[in-house]
Amino acid sequence: MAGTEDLYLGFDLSTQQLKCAAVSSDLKLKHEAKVDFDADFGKKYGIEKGVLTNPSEGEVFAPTAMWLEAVDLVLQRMREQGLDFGKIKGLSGAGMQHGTVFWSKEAESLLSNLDAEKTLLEQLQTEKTSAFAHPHSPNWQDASTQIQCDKYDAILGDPETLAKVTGSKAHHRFSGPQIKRFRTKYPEHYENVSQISLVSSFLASLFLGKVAPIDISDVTGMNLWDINKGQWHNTLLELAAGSKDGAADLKQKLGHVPEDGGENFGSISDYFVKRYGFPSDAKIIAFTGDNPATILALPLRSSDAMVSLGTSTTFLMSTSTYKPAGAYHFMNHPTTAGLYMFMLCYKNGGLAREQIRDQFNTSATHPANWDTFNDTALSTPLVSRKDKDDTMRLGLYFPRPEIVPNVRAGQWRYSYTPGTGEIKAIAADFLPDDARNIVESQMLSLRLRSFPLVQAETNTTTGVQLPPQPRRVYLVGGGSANNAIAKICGEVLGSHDGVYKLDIGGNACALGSAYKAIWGVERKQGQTFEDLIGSRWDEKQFTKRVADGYQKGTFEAYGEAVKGFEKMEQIVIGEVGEGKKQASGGVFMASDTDAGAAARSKRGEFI
Ligand SMILES: Nc1ncnc2c1ncn2[C@@H]1O[C@H](COP(=O)(O)OP(=O)(O)O)[C@@H](O)[C@H]1O
Ligand SMILES: O=C(CO)[C@@H](O)[C@H](O)COP(=O)(O)O
Repeated sequence: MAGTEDLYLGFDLSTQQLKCAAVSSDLKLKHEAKVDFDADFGKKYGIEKGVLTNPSEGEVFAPTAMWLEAVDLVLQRMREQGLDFGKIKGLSGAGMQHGTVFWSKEAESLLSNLDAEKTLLEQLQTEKTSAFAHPHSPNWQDASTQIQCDKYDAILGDPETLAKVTGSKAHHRFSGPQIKRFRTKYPEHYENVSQISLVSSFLASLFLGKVAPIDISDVTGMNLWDINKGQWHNTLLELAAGSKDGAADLKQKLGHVPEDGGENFGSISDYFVKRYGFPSDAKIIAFTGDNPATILALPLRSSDAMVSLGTSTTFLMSTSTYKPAGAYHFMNHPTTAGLYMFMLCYKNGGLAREQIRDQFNTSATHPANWDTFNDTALSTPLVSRKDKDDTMRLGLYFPRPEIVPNVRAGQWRYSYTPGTGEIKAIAADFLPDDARNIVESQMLSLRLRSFPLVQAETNTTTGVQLPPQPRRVYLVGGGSANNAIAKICGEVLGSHDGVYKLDIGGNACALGSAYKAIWGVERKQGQTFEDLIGSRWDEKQFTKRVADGYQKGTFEAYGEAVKGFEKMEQIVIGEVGEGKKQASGGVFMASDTDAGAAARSKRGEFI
């Protein structure tokens, strides 16, 4: 291990915040700070929940200038926390996935000549000059590219083939469809693009002082990379670029992707040395996507699952099995060749839960209080069934168009009778039961879709054979602070060893990034991430058991609910799914009688 004084920085540029964590070589968290986009810059940039929206076209995007300001501000806050920048040996980071940043022809020269007396914003985006060919980065919540997605799904024959080749079928937020739309909507801006970064490589570029390569894991969230061959896919590039010549040009703009997730891109830019006191040889290790970085926050076993309760809800596993399909994603593992990250991603995670929470909070003084939501969720019986002969109350809660399943915004409630399989639409009005039902709905969807990846296990203490489920579920992200959600998660998903959270679960992604930096700088020839981090990992100290997992009877009852849930989804998909009316994604269903939601929709707050 390197000197105990050595420190590593990890960043997490996600939807609503930029977070930073400083970690020692022995994996201990020393300092952390964050910039909250709404609280710090909401008025200046007009953003809400970190983004801007154009509901008429289903667009969601974020101003890149705001992220520049956030970088200087988070470093200033780390200094206020007592961080001695002189001890930093290396940095890595993560960006929300799929979003692109379009650099202008001036970018390289501006990035490499930064004056430490001025801020990044004062130099990279001014009235006179800009490092960006376009001021916004399309956000992963965008739903404007159905037409482009249809072309992507068709180009290799069918969506399944696209999934086999790239790890995913076409998705609205993926960079290929996004670049295709951007090129035709803003031809003049596209003309001025010199290079294209993902959010992760954009952040790395600032620290490096030149445009950094795209990362080997994050590149598999673009619908442009042949995951089996490990190279850009010419036909998919051509579809985005519009012609063969355009494809060659686009390939150049996207650049070379190094195979090694621990690649050292070089030393930190002089700007940060002079302005903050970083050592001039502090190393920049490849930055990756926020979900890939999250699975690096612990030595995850193939039988474990992580559930990230951020703005999005994601379900993550590390696996050597490559089984792509339309509903989920396979991505290259961020550090280890031959492994993949399995991911389910939901747009309607944290914000959808907040929308239900807000129905309980009439007091203007405590708008963000979860107490009533939690108490109600825990006192409501499973799927609102007081008696075993009652029907189950199931719902879908989508303030924004959803990814899985691909349906437009809306809310639906159904009653399901397990014995007969009968399913009936019921009033979609808000009831206090929704506190429990929304969490159940999100977890039932995870259970339904993660089934192919989980194994039947034998309980090591009792020797009893258990139905397929994860060994452990680790909760991370902002929502991991909520023990009521953790409890329901364990009841629905199981996990025979229980539900855990990381000691700093809300900051797991930045932590995983910092661990990646440690591995990139300190690894011996051929030493894997799992080996290095595993040898320093202290499971007891770094994790905490927060809820029971598998409970006989409860898990089986939710097994019945999964069947009803699947039927409900099929009905809703038949009515409004697979892109139907996605372009006008801001419209709530007529059956959405929730007055608050309808009012928000009118104000264009959700699309
Ligand atoms: N106590 C809590 N209970 C439930 N959800 C919470 C709680 N605290 C924070 N959250 C949720 O966490 C979300 C932010 O999570 P975070 O992982 O920081 O977001 P991101 O990385 O997407 O910017 C918020 O939208 C909020 O709904
Ligand atoms: O689109 C995805 C993953 O495919 C999202 O998970 C984004 O990566 C944003 O994550 P958070 O801001 O919720 O962490």
